[in-house]
Order: sequence, then C-alpha cells, then structure tokens
Amino acid sequence: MSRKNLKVCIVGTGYVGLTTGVCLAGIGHDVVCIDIDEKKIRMLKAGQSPIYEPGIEDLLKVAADKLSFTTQYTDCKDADVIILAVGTPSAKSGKADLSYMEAAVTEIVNYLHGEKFQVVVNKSTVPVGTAQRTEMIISSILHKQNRQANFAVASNPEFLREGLAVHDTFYPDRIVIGAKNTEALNSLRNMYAPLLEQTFAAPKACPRPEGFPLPALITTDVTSAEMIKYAANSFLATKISYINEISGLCEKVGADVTEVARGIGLDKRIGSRFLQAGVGWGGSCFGKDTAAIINTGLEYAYEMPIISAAVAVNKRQRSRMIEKLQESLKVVRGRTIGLLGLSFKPDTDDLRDAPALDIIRYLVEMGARVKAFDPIAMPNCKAYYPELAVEYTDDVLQLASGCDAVLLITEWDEFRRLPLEQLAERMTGSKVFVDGRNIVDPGVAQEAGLLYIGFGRSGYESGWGYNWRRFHRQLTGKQAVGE
Ligand SMILES: NC(=O)c1ccc[n+]([C@@H]2O[C@H](COP(=O)([O-])OP(=O)(O)OC[C@H]3O[C@@H](n4cnc5c(N)ncnc54)[C@H](O)[C@@H]3O)[C@@H](O)[C@H]2O)c1
Ligand SMILES: O=c1ccn([C@@H]2O[C@H](COP(=O)(O)OP(=O)(O)O[C@H]3O[C@H](CO)[C@@H](O)[C@H](O)[C@H]3O)[C@@H](O)[C@H]2O)c(=O)[nH]1
Repeated sequence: MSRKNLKVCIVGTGYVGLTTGVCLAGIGHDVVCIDIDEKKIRMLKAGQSPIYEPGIEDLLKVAADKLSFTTQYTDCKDADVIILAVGTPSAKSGKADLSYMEAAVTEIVNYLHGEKFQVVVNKSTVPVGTAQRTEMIISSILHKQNRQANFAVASNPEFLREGLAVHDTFYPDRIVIGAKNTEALNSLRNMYAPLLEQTFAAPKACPRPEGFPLPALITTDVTSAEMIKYAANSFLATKISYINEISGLCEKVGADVTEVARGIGLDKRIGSRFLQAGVGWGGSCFGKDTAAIINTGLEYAYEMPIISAAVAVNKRQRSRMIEKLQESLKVVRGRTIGLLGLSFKPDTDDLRDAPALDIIRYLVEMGARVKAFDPIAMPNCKAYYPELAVEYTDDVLQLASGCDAVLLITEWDEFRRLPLEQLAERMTGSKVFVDGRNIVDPGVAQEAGLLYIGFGRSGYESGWGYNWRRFHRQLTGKQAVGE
C-alpha cells in the first residue's frame, strides 16, 4: 500500500492530544491541534509545553513546520483524520462523563463533508458503545442540517504512560484499531505506518531503544477495542493492588515483599513489572477507569468483585501510610511531617488523584504541620490545590528541617540518592522515615540515624532490629549477632 502524509486534526491538546500531535507531526503528517483552553494554545504557539513531559518541547521545535495550534474548529476542515482526545473524567456515580466528547463531536460535524472520506477517531478512553453513539450524534446532526458526509468512526485507544508519553507513542507495545469500515482501517494503518516499519527512527529527540521490538497492530471491532483499554488499565491496577495486599501479609509474617515480588516476577507468566508495593496507584486513569468499568458492569447487572477489591485495597494503602506514622510517632497532632514527592508518579507534574493529596488532607485534619518538596509538581499543586495547608520547600534538606517524620510518596529518581545522614541531622524526635515506594535501602537509612519504615518490609517495620544493631556497635565496637 502506498503511503501518504495525512492531514490530522486533534481535538483536545492535553497529555494524550499533545503527545499524539507532536509525534504524528514528527513522522511527517500535517497536524492541527485544537483546544478550548486559550492559555494552553498561547503557550504552544510560543513553543512552550503546558505540561511537563520529557521530549515534548524538543519535538515542538523539530516538527514545528508540520504543527499548528488553534482554538478554532474551522481548522478541522479537510482533515483526513480527526482524533478526539478530550478528557473523560469520572462523574459522581463513577460513570465516564462524556460531555466533553459530545461537545467536541457537535463541533467537528460542521467540518465533515462528502468531498473526501474522513475518519473520526475516539482516542479518549470511552465506555463501550461510544463509537456507535458518536456515529449516531454525527448522523443526526447531518440529517437536521440536510447534509451528507463521507465518514466513519473508529476506536483507537491510547496506552501511553505519563512521563514516558513520547517514548510510548513512538514505540508502543501495540496499536489497537477498532473499525467496521475497511477504508477507516486503511486510513489509520496509513497514519501509523512509519511506526510499524523495521527501519523506523523517530526524530532525534527520541531514538529507538536498542533491540526494542516493533509494535503489534491489532485490528478488531469497535466494542472490543473499547473494552481492551478498560481491561488493560483494570488489570494493571489490580496487579499493583495484589502485591500491596501481599505486602500487608508480609508485614504480619515477617517476610520482605521486595523479595517476594522478585521471586514471583521471574515467572514469565507473572512478569516483574507493576509489582512495586507501596502507597498505591494514583493518576488520572486507573481510578477513573476502574470506576467506569465497574459502572459498565452495573449497567448490565454484572458485578466485578476483583476490580472492586483492587480499588478498596488501593484506598487502604493511603490509610496505611497514616497508620504507620501513628504506630511510630504515637501522637501525630502537633508534629511536623515532610512529604517527599507530590505528583502521582515520577517525571510528571500531574497531580490528579495523587496519593500525596489524600495524605496531606489526612495529616492536616489530624493537626499536623505539613511541609512538601517535589522537583516538578509544586507549581501545579499551588495552582490547582490552593486550599491545601502545605509549606513548600526548596530542596530535600529544607524539607527535612524540623520534621518529626518524612514520608516518601513519589519514586522520583533523585529520591533514590537522598543525603540520608544530612536529612537525619536536620530532623527532630525519633526521625521517622516512611518509604512509601520501598526505594531506599533500609539498612543505609538506619545507619544514617533514621527510623526506617517501608511497606511490606517487616524486618524494618519497627526499626528496632536495625537500631539495636547500630547501638550495639556504637557501645561495644563489635558487630551484633545477625549483622
Ligand atoms: N493522561 C494519560 O496518561 C492518558 C493515557 C491514555 C488515555 N488517556 C485518556 O485520554 C483522554 C484525555 O486525557 P488527557 O490526560 O490527555 O486529558 P487532559 O485533561 O490533559 O486534556 C484534555 C484536553 O481537552 C481539552 N478540551 C476539553 N473539551 C474540549 C473541546 N470541546 N474541544 C477542544 N478541546 C477540549 C481540555 O481543555 C484539555 O486541554 C482521557 O479519556 C484519558 O482517559 C489518558
Ligand atoms: O508497580 C507499580 C507500578 C505503578 N505504581 C503506581 O501506579 C500509578 C500509575 O502508574 P503508570 O501506569 O506508570 O502511570 P499512568 O501514566 O497513569 O499510566 C497508566 O494509565 C494510562 C492512562 O490510561 C495508560 O495509558 C497506561 O498504559 C497506564 O500504565 C502511579 O501512581 C505509580 O506510582 C505502583 O504503585 N506500583
């Protein structure tokens, strides 16, 4: 099949829309990104990314002549492919709120016409039936306007991870296209064709990692494509909750969950990824997508106990953080607690459903003074959660100063190399260090003078074992039994 560059219009220029836009422009398509947020579009026109995502600003430069940004839908005119990438947040019921999708669809209809074939693509995460409903909305508007258009609706769910969005877009494990119309399928196959070629080399900003396999192309019906997205996210969220449930039992029986995860993860049927126990998952997707799939089940009177349990376990992990603090400090009221990390995961400034937000709220309610440091997410936290009573600090040492306890919430790479002794020197009282991501070596932390508490690392739960050995050495100059 001969390949041609397409005119692609992306509606919604957030994490998914912007990444998709810069990457498609990076492989030669002419891309127009639309958003109703004027500030976002102003920044993008000036070459600045409104989100922190490695590689995006480089691509904005590299692909500048293939990219444009606008608040005007008129630029959808003549697009071969219109990609919908607006938000689909949770409504109160847990159902996906499709109002942004439907608002966008009613706008794009005006730019569908009969002169050439156009594909409308649902890239947002949407419940089963949404492609069909999109088609129905478009057809009924066209009918009212007494017009016809040559179009089809396809589902093309997105699997990128924040912080790795550019990498995941250029080198996905799979591309899923759900369409009942062959022309739509061919158009999208054409759009992604460069990514499927052995010789594909992304723009300089994001070279192919050594030995990285080509993506699988999965073409299927629209309903299965819609289900694939929810099934994938629910599975990943469940896998994390599973290891977190195991980690609680590890604490009881005296096992170390990091050893258990290593031991089970080497079984290829299980796999080692997504077995990091700790304070649990957050982010804009897992919470909303597990809620939405449970809700879809309810529409069919079909309970989903496994996914519901994964949600409950995840909620419990956030409370476990507070329980660990209470067990060690006894009284939390009137104490100073420092949070290392605010974003829901490293390499992003995204705070949506971040565990840190709940933990801050609990602590403030309990009467603690809360300090925080995050390498990237502090401006967003100040802007979007002005009501949070948090003292922001400039670095990890300023954070530790005067703290009774420090809680590591986000696994930022720089937190793997913390100056633990200097932290301990600046802290006060029993110098509790709760490692919500199990990334700090417990022995090294204890050596530095901290009372280390991990998740599922029972040997270090109370800290007494390690402190006792340290004191024994200081007193006797000899190693203690078991060292
Ligand atoms: N963030 C992720 O990692 C990720 C990954 C895979 C899939 N998804 C899914 O992709 C979708 C988008 O997620 P996101 O994180 O990019 O959201 P986002 O909030 O970052 O971006 C959505 C954008 O859509 C814009 N918008 C809203 N209504 C609009 C309209 N009528 N016309 C034009 N623009 C409009 C908003 O202003 C916003 O900039 C969601 O369904 C999400 O579940 C997200
Ligand atoms: O072993 C692990 C792995 C992750 N997490 C946490 O899980 C959350 C989600 O992490 P991740 O999946 O890396 O981030 P997202 O960017 O939210 O990506 C998920 O959600 C996206 C939106 O749907 C999908 O596209 C991605 O495939 C899916 O991984 C974060 O809070 C992580 O800290 C753990 O607690 N333990």
